[in-house]
Amino acid sequence: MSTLPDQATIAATAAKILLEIKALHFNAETPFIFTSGWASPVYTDCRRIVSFPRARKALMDFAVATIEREIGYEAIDAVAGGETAGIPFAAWIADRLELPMQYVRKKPKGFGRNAQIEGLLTEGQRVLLVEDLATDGKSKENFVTALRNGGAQVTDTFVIFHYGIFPQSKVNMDAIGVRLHALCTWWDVLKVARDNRYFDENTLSEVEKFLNDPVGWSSAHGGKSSM
Ligand SMILES: O=P(O)(O)OC[C@H]1O[C@H](OP(=O)(O)OP(=O)(O)O)[C@H](O)[C@@H]1O
Ligand SMILES: O=C(O)c1cc(=O)[nH]c(=O)[nH]1
Repeated sequence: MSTLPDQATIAATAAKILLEIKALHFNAETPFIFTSGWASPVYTDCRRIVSFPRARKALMDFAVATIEREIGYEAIDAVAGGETAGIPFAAWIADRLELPMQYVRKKPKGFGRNAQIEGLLTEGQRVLLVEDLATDGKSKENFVTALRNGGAQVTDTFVIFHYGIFPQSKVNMDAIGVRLHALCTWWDVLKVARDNRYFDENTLSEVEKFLNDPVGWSSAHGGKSSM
């Protein structure tokens, strides 16, 4: 019998932890603008996790359980972190899985070795890309391409948080032939926040409007309006 916590428990607990450490921000008045151009009333700051050792330990234990369940025990040879926010999580996961680690720059350094991948990457290595989060997943393409150009086989990427609302994220992942694995989504957060009355109902309803129609909400609030 498996000793791994089931995925529903992981999702609810991870959402609760992220709320508790205030990694989840809500602001419908002044929307956040994402790297990809979407406007949003919510923002997830996974970078805060590094400063909370107990939260960090629980989330990294969940990460390993998810990776072992969804990808396998002997299916990965190395773990690569995406610059910037992915790097600390890749380090902790590589340590737990007793695997080598690399990190991938957003672009080549520009001088010296001009490296985009730091650390040792060997030809044919099966590399898991680790990142903090995915919105529509578009920025994963750059990291995956760099790893593949360096000789890696990349079939999976793990993130702590997946927005879980942009239909394009599946399309983007399929286009680069990568499966996305995550601990929780905004839907898990909404449920936990409502059940535990973390925020007033007005805030939660506005968030729900965005979750149900992120493209329409973005377009009406000064962000990108199409994929
Ligand atoms: O759904 P996606 O298109 O993959 O986008 C999400 C990525 O964008 C942000 O990184 P960003 O490059 O802004 O910052 P960082 O240097 O802090 O990682 C965020 O931290 C995610 O890693
Ligand atoms: O896409 C982004 O830029 C982004 C969204 C988000 O919720 N959190 C973050 O750190 N970046």
